[in-house]
Amino acid sequence: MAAVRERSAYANLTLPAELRRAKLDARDAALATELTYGTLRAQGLLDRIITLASSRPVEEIDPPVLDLIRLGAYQLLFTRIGAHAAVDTSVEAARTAGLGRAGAFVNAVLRKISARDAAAWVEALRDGVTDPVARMAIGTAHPEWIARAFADSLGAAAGELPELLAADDARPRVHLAARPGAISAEELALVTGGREGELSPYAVHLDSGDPGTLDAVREGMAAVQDEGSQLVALAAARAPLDGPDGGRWLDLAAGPGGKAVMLGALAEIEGGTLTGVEVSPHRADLVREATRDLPVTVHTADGRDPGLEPGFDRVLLDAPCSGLGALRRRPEARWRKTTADIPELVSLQRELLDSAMRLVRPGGVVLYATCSPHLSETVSVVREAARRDDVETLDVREILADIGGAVGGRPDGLGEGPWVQLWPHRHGTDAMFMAALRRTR
Ligand SMILES: C[S@@+](CC[C@H](N)C(=O)[O-])C[C@H]1O[C@@H](n2cnc3c(N)ncnc32)[C@H](O)[C@@H]1O
Repeated sequence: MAAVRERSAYANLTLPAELRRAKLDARDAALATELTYGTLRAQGLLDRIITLASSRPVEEIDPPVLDLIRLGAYQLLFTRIGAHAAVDTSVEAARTAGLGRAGAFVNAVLRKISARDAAAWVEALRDGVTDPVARMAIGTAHPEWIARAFADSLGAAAGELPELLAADDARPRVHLAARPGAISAEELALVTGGREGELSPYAVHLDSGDPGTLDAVREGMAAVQDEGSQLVALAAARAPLDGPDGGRWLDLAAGPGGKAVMLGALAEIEGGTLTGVEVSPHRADLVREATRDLPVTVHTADGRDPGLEPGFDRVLLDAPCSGLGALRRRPEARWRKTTADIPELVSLQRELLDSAMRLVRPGGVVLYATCSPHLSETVSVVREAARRDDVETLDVREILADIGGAVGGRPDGLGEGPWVQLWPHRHGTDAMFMAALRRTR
């Protein structure tokens, strides 16, 4: 938690190393994970409760002390850990962390918090709040602006907001992608003890376990990849072109390379090639490493002007975005983003999409995707591009129907088209958005 607070670390990347360093057994590691992720996810809600209970704004509490109070409050309100144990271990932790003088304060605040349960605190915070989305946001520990952005994107289905917010808090299953041409989903399910996914023909779901230890993953036959992301790569590879597919494919924002691996493997099967573009040198290296045995060339360049010869048959633009559609995988992310982040991302998305339209050949397809359902980043960006007179919009629902998952076939709940918004509560995927634009001349 200190690493997340002090150096904006990602909890899901930092915690596994900390757990190994602490040499915790499996049970304690599971508890430490639940406490860390749970506390980070609920942080905004916990802070409002701590403010009420301590009669001071959290900004005035020494940050390491605040970490301990948040952790204690999470245990009191959201776990079955006994109140005495939660309070006493928090006070003890203050002492061992050299914050002994804060022990009395930690003790007093936590005792006050323990006097009510989570539902009673939520009701106290909702006092005087009548707006239903604001009330839901408080109850599910989401920033209000994010709950509102979800409701806007759900549109007529905004009644599903409670399910969506709950799905955002549920621990996501691990999804694996079988590498096309290397192993089938059926074989991968067999060797990993997982289940085939229903939407992507390459997906396998695991209920638990560390995917990094699986032979198939270590040997590069499979990778960890959300099933929604697999569909994005597949839609880019399968969208109907006007004219033959010359096998010249482009991934214009490729780092760290998940979709480039899937696209590169499909290109290889079809005798084509993939060009990857990524602005961050480190992330470009990750793409090179992930695709090293595939017909993929990676350029470290700005996708807005990458200096490439136009004429690509297919361009995937998996645009840099707010990531609001993948909050369930990043416990701390919801409290880190603000509405102020959106406009800058939207301008970048527009410019990258312009560039993609310049680089694709007439008759070729640009697949625009985001791991965010925020309408400014999705429909607004795409509508503007679709207004050009050399662009026709394809129906992504048709493209996905043709892909057909191993088990299911056409996924349900894809909305009115022509674009598709996937949802964790409907599809079990991250909230990926996809639109397919074909250049006409
Ligand atoms: C959503 S991620 C792409 C994820 C990737 N497709 C995958 O499946 O692993 C967007 C990427 O775009 C990169 N990016 C941001 N601005 C860019 C730009 N101007 N040109 C090219 N890449 C950019 C980011 O560094 C980030 O790696």
